[in-house]
Amino acid sequence: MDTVAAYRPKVDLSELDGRSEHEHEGKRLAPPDVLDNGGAPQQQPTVYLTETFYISSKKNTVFEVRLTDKGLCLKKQSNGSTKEQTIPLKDIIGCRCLRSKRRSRGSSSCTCASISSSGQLKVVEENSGEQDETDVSAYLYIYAYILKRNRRGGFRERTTITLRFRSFDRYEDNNREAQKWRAAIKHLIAGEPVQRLTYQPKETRKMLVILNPKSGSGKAREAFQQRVAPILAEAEIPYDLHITKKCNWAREFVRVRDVYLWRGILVVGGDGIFFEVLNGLFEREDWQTAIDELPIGIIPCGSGNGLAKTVSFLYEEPFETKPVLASALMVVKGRHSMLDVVRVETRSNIMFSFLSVGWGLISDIDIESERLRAIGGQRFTVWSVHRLISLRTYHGTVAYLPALVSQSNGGSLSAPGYANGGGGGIGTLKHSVSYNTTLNCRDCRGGQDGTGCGMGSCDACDTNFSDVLSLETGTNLDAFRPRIDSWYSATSRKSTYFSTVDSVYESDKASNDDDPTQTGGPNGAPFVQMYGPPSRLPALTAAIPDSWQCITGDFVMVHAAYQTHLSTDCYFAPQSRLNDGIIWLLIIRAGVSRSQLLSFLLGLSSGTHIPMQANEHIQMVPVTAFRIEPAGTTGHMTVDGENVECGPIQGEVFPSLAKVMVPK
Ligand SMILES: Nc1ncnc2c1ncn2[C@@H]1O[C@H](COP(=O)(O)OP(=O)(O)OP(=O)(O)O)[C@@H](O)[C@H]1O
Repeated sequence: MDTVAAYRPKVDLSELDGRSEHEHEGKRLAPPDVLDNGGAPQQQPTVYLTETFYISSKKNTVFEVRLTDKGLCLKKQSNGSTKEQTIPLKDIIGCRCLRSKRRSRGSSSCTCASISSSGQLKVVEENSGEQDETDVSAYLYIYAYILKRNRRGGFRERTTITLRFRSFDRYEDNNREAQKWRAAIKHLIAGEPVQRLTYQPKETRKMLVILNPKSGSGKAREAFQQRVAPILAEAEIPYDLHITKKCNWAREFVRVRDVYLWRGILVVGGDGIFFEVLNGLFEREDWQTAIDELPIGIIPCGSGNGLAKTVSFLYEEPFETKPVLASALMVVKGRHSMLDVVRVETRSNIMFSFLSVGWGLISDIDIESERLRAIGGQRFTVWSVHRLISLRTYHGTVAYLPALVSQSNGGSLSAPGYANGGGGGIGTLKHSVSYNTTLNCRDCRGGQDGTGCGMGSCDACDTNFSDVLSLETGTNLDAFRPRIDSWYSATSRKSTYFSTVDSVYESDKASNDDDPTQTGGPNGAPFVQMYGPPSRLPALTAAIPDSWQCITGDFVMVHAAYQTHLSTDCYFAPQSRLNDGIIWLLIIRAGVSRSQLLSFLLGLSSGTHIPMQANEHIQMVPVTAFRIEPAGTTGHMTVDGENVECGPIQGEVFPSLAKVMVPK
């Protein structure tokens, strides 16, 4: 028989109760505000909650679990030895409380399961199914992606920590304890003060997800469904998913919709679809409000993925092995960075660019290798070799306004400030198809169709307990059977996730009302005006100002970049930062030898492409504005990797104009 009273937590949780005693491992602790005020010696972490948990299968093992401002500290005491590990707050993305449900035959509500004290299979889920009145425990699931460093940079491992609260003999009391922990964890990972007993998110709007099914090798839908949706669910970020139907669909969508219904825009695809969304926002009369209120995130499913790689590189997030996971974890943090945007003008167009403007070699490779799209990112390498053999040069004029780079901060500069235009109202479309991602139980992503849970003992799931760390309060006599010896060795699960993609996609296809391109200008043609900040440069047709540097001659390429990476493998502008106000202008003039070009191309992946010695043929210049005037119309010009007309083009940087989602 459980002697619950004997196993009541030995630690008073009164910092959240409003009571005064604070105890940890038999010692009195100062309340958090005293610790905050520097009263604690040696920078002790602030302890918000602490509790003792037992492992049913190991009689002599006890865990002291502490929630501090550093993270979740697990101190394992077993047979006289002590082992301690802290899961950093920055690695925790969410948590939720669940209650045990009895599993009935033929039930479609299978979610995640554990073995109870009586040895029966019990299913833990949030919303559906018959409640198991015999189990009064409350379960807290904590989802963490722990950073493991290795020689190649590192990777993140998924870990679920399950805390089972069972000190009290009523579920409501146990749940109250679990909810305290949940609230405290949620506040801490949101960077908010831990004050309340319950957690209400400040942001209740959904995320707008725009997915390009044609990006890269065409696997964006699967990537989102299998690797992004589960993470959004763990972080409890609801979303509306919209699948693009054709080129420019995303651009028009964000131009005409009431985008303020959403907390931000998450683009699933390549840099091209990010470009569409950014430019769609600048086509709104209220562009300034929209660009200010809506951070844009990217899940890299394209073939280049320059922006996603840049963000992960600058924030030192492991990217190479699992780029989709890395970026998904970045967007759930709810943080953003300001992003420089370059206003680009051609003879017939104005656009806003976040990545690069190119003319010549690299643009030729980018566009001409499109025919090899099926082989993914390899297409760039293959075509580089081809173009090196058949080298072309182009005649024209390149002019630029040099930037004043400050040495003290590694590259920021004093850039001109620009006045921004006004806001205003916008029209909305009538029809929207959207799905909420609310899950019955995050651990069973197949919960809706009964296909699996991922909690190891679920029949429908092929994962095992090595994925989780499960701890419980109260007695340690029961047969709750986690494999505790594999503490933090969690790996990605193979659970089948429920899909909203098909239904949304089908609904979109079925409804013309949902196609923003169906509305617009006369005769069905969309009438589009580009807003955004006005240019401060002379007109494209006007003479180049005397204060600019000007070169006329033959060029192999000219490429202006404002991200570190133009693609995953192209570390183009190592000194660049997201919001430094600098355009890095690379100029390669005719006369460069093939061996110099070869070492330039080979050095692109490591950022060693710019010769150490001054070179008359290859130079990289920090600028705030540039103009390229090709003499002819042959060759390719690109803006953010997309082909534009080959002709005069100029760009100017607007520092910190937009917002991009980042991990911290
Ligand atoms: N449903 C669609 N069908 C066809 N093309 C589309 C569709 N949706 C978007 N597009 C276009 O596909 C182009 C490429 O998309 P995206 O940038 O996502 O992938 P990518 O080109 O493979 O990646 P990257 O730009 O990183 O190289 C975009 O310019 C966009 O206009």
